[in-house]
Amino acid sequence: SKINGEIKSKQRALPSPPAIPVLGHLHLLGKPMHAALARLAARYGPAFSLRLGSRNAVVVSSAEYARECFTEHDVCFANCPRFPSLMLISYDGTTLPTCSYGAHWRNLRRVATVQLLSAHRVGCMCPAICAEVCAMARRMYRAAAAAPGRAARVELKRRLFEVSLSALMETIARTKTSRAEADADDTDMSPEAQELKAALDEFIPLVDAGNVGDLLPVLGWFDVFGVRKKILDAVRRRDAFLQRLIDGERRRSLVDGGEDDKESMISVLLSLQKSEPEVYTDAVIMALCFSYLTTSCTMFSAGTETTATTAEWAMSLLLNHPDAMKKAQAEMDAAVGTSRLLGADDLPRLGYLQGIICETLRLYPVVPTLLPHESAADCTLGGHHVPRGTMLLVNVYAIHRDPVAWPDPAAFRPERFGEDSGAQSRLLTFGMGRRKCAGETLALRTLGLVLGTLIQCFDWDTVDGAKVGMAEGVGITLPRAVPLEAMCKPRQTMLDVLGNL
Ligand code: HEM
Repeated sequence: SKINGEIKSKQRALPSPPAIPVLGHLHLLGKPMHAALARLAARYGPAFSLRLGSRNAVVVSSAEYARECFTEHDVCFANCPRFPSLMLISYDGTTLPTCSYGAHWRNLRRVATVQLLSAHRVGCMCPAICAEVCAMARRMYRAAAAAPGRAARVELKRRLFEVSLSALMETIARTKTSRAEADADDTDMSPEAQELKAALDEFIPLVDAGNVGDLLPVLGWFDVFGVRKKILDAVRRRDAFLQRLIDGERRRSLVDGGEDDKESMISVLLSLQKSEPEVYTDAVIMALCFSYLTTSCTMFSAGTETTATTAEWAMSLLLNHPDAMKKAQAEMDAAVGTSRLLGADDLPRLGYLQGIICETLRLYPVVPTLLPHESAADCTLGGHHVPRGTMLLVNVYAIHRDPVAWPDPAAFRPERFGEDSGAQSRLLTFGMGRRKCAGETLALRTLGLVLGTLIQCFDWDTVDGAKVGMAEGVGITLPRAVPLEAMCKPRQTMLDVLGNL
């Protein structure tokens, strides 16, 4: 019966391309990976298997299979592969996005969803986010006022990255008070955000180099590139930085006692530490903070922040669709008016803006194949056998461009997400199931405030009057090939508000 069982499992194995020795199918993974996987799916179907060096993987490219993975088999696929290089930077795989499914993950996830990123907490963070966005608008207005023709050439990519990073930094630790009063016009980053960026930037090339060793462990034995030592050095610097933030918040809470609504993530965790010191050690606090910083700033390899990259794609789409921009401005004028800046409370009334954000998340899901999951036990997928320890890659990019589910899939149509369309629930940009993104509410709120403010306050044009190129670059977080630059001119109707910022 054992032989019968083996024959049965072989018969029902998923389709797979021909493999070569040692590399398996690694040589088929061209860049960008989602495009290479989509080409393979066209040939081998919506669920096929690969051998990536020493690991088995299954690649899912249809909404039906994705749903099966994250509903029926959600527990089975709730693990993450323990890549050696990732273990070095993620406190041995104990951060929220990298830890194995189990009691530790459940505890971190509960703290994250209940204490740190709940709708109430995100509401409390809004004033800090708004302050950063407002400062960005003020700087752009000043730059335009000083420019010939009253229109400034803006490096949108850098600005969006800096404002998202500074906003995130404010939500993790209140660094605002340490900012110089007269902040410079040429950067949107606080000194702490700059320090953080420098620490995070160090990881990107290192982890990229580590990836090769992860899939081909034979390289790891020799550590040919000396990557391990470099990663450990960068880890030490990062931890010293996070420890300084924690100590700063600890001192601050002793002085002002901490007002609930203004608490940063670190101070929330410090008050939990008071009641349960053995659970909420400084190490756990660091791991939680680093979870947010890495998941939202550097998705393992590409150096761009998820929220900022989404905003950059959204602005690129709007520059190429001036009618959509006009419609969004008209909605803004009707719902918010021209005597004040947009606030978080206005967002629910801005349906078209939400449509623009959703359509951007559909066309450019910045984590195009989600984070890799791993099966904890044997299971089946569409009746096919999937062995324990198989890595799962879900090609969200391909699923979002399936012409059956999304007619004319390459077209930018925010109207798809009209009220009662239910289309938003079909998006997989943030994943699905128990390991879905924990920061979705915060990300959507930040995107709404950043994009909404850019739309409300400025008229936008491309630099040379030509259309914006939409080519994708290489990297796990779906960057643009060419960083976005644009011309911004304060809207006539908003001059009073902007002048008083
Ligand atoms: C547009 C912005 C963002 C996108 C598209 C995004 C997307 C994702 C995706 C695809 C995953 C993995 C889901 C899976 O593999 O099943 C993830 C995980 C995660 N994200 Fe986000 N994310 C964004 C912003 C954020 C922000 C701002 C935060 C927090 C401040 C955050 C915190 C997390 C955490 C903690 C996890 C791990 C959850 C777990 O493993 O239990 N994300 N995100």
